[in-house]
Amino acid sequence: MPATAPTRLTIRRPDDWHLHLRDGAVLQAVLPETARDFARAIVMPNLVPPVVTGADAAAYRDRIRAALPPGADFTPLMTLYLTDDTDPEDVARAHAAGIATAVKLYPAGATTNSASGVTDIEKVRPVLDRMAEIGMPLCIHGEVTDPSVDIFDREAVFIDKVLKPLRKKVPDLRIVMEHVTTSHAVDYVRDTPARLAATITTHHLIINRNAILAGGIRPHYYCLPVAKRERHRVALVEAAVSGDRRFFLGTDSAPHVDSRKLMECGCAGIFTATNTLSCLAEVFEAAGRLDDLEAFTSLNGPRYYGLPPNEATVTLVREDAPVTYPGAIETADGPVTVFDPGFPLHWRVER
Ligand SMILES: NC(=O)N[C@@H](CC(=O)O)C(=O)O
Ligand SMILES: [Zn+2]
Ligand SMILES: [Zn+2]
Repeated sequence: MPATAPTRLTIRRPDDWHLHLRDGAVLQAVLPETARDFARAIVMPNLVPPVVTGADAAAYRDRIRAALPPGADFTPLMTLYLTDDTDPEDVARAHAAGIATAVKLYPAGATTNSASGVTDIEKVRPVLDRMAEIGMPLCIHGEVTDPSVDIFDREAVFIDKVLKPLRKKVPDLRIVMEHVTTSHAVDYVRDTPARLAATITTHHLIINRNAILAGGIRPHYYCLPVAKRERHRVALVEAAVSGDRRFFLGTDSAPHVDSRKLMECGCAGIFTATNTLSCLAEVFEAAGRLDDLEAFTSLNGPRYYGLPPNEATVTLVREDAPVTYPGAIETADGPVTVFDPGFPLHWRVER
């Protein structure tokens, strides 16, 4: 480190634009990990059964509020799980009432708890048209589910086969491509003039596919979309640090208890809520772009969602001794392993 390198960084309090909080015992245990560092989060609806209606979202929001630690400054922004049977008027009512911020599209079978997802875009066309009318964003898990498509190609194929046609059919629809993992997605978002944005996770800025497979199989690095080649990771870092308003943080922190990860057919999902800000500061510092961290974590997301940025701030402090954090969060259902970036973290969030 050169002597002039910054050792303190104060930014507006971040938001997480893609988060899994689950329910019950896991919600209780993981919520404080996010509420500590984030003011708001777009909460994913893929519970079992999923959060489909406005009434489901209001009830889930109330369970999240009830699980918050006393004095926490955290607002859950709810999403509705789009199904073939979703009622456009229910969606519009939930949006107008401030209960639902966005709708989530999971292609049926694409990822964890997506069995009730959309089987054919045409079936949900009336919902999408209504959303375009009222300016409600659609968050998309952008992978095709066709078993004949290689898992490493599923995002790129989704862009060509589903997203491009969808944007032609409903050009006014605001779309967030969630957890982008490829240079194809980055280029597609960059080349699109309006209404399209993308979230990028913490872990996809840090790991490539070698982390999952080289030297032994590492289930804690398995998530969907699966991490890709190094050149894709580099493209994601370039997008994140660029300051481009269309890219913002969605951690996709996705807790699964270890017993569900370390099994013959382990779940997809990486839990990063605990150390995300330290990880991100490290990534932005390594890119020589610490000054652009705030845009990625705290400015670009609210701008896209039409919300004011947070007034409160957080300060990150760089220390010589590595920051310590728990290796796992204990829940009543068992431990949830915390993401290991594979290098020591030196940026601590000042409390
Ligand atoms: N990202 C994941 O690997 N898993 C998420 C689902 C998702 O976001 O696709 C989960 O709910 O566990
Ligand atoms: Zn997803
Ligand atoms: Zn997710």
